[in-house]
Amino acid sequence: MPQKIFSRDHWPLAQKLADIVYCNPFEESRWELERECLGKDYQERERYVGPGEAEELLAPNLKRLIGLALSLMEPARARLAKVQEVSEAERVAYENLVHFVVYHEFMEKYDKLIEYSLEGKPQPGGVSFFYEYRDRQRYFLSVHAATRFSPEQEGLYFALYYQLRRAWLNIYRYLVGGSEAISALRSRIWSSCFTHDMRRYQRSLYNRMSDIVTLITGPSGTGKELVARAVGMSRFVPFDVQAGRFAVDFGAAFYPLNLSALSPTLIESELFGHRKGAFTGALQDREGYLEECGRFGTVFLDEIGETDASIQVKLLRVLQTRQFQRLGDTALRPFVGKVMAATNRDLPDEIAGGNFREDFYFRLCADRIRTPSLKEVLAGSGDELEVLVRHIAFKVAGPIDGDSLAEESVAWISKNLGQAYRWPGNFRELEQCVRNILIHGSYEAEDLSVSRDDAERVKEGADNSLTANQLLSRYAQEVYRRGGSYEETARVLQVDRRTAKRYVVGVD
Ligand SMILES: Nc1ncnc2c1ncn2[C@@H]1O[C@H](COP(=O)(O)OP(=O)(O)OP(=O)(O)O)[C@@H](O)[C@H]1O
Repeated sequence: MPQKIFSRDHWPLAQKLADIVYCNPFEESRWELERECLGKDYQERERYVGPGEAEELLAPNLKRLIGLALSLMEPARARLAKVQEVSEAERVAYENLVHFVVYHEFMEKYDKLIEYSLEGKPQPGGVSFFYEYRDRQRYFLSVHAATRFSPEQEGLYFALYYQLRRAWLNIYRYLVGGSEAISALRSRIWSSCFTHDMRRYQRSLYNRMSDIVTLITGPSGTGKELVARAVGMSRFVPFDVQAGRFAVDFGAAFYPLNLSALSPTLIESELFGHRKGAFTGALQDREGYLEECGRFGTVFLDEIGETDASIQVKLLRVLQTRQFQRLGDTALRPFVGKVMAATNRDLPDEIAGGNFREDFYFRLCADRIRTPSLKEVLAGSGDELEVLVRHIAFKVAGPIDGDSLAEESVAWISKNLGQAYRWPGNFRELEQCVRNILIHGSYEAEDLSVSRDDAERVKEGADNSLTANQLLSRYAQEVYRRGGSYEETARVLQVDRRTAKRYVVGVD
């Protein structure tokens, strides 16, 4: 018969605190739980926007939560040492409190390790704080056979904590903004790393995520590559307890390839590798990304919508069979890593137009992330423009003049572009806008004049007999007349070149 280790007073709080471990930290439910645990001691936090600020804003509540957890754990530990049998519910809650506390106690050490990796330095002398971590965890867990971890479990949780910390930092490091749209994007990235069910993830899924392809879609300049990096660099990497180090350096396990910039042969050579003499210039055998990336690496296929049919077929085969051949070689080699892909094209549209294989598309889209346009990001939040401009201004002008450039830029944008501006180039355009303001004191937003004039022109010619497609076509023709090319039209309309041409030439 199990005996209680938490007192009746402590038990409800212990359960709530333990549940925090499984929350997506970018979801409101996490803050609700914190609020419930801390009651009147909860400090309402500001919306946070970037890595440094996030830590500062979270610290006061986090400190209190850790204190609270420890105040429940110590008496529970003392009881645990005395009881014969403990209930499963209490065992799990106790174990989760241990995770919560130990993870946060070692956070700074993980941060150092992450910093090293991002700077391309090796893990300093192996990862020596593993032993400190293990002793601390054993202090809580080894008092009873039911809670004691095996050496494998000790290594596993050490690696899971590391992954959690990387994911948290990577998501903040790369994505700036406090709007709902950006918060939702962060939450979605977190799910891509851990799924929506952390319990399942830590039980078994951490080892099975390679097979899931992540497809990132969204307009140009909205941070698709940033998202890919955040997911790719936050993958589970096991810790080798014997060797005292992680299996790979996460910072070196991300392999980006822009498919629109390379010829099909080069793409194949980069991805699949080649044998000496496979083509002119193949002077020796070479491993491709699919081989090099290994089990914990990620190959990122940017601009997947631009790939020609032959590459689509080959990639489909790799995803289906998890095997590939080097160029000029017949030996089949296994692919064991993860694939991510991104495009600003509307792939269902491309499929309808015969430019993209449907079977390939369905192999790509098990996990989809859509990056919001800048217009969407700004629409939901009053001060988001300032937040983003400040980030850019500090990057461009540095700490001494960041503030003044941010102020000047926000004032100029508000006065000259206003809220109606579409920002067709999205975040990338905003970056250029701030740079222009730094250099010239102004920014020429070509899109604005084009769209106003064109809208007038389209209206003039339109009568009630036009279909929506004909109206769209007229608009596209006006944009084409001004821009002078299908590329420019495609940019302004935010569609791909082929679609732009279809509208200009006339649909239906
Ligand atoms: N939320 C964001 N926070 C910080 N920087 C951002 C954000 N979104 C975009 N950026 C910046 O905008 C620029 C473009 O981002 P990125 O190259 O990732 O866009 P993309 O969607 O991949 O574009 P494309 O489709 O043209 O390849 C980069 O300088 C990136 O740092």
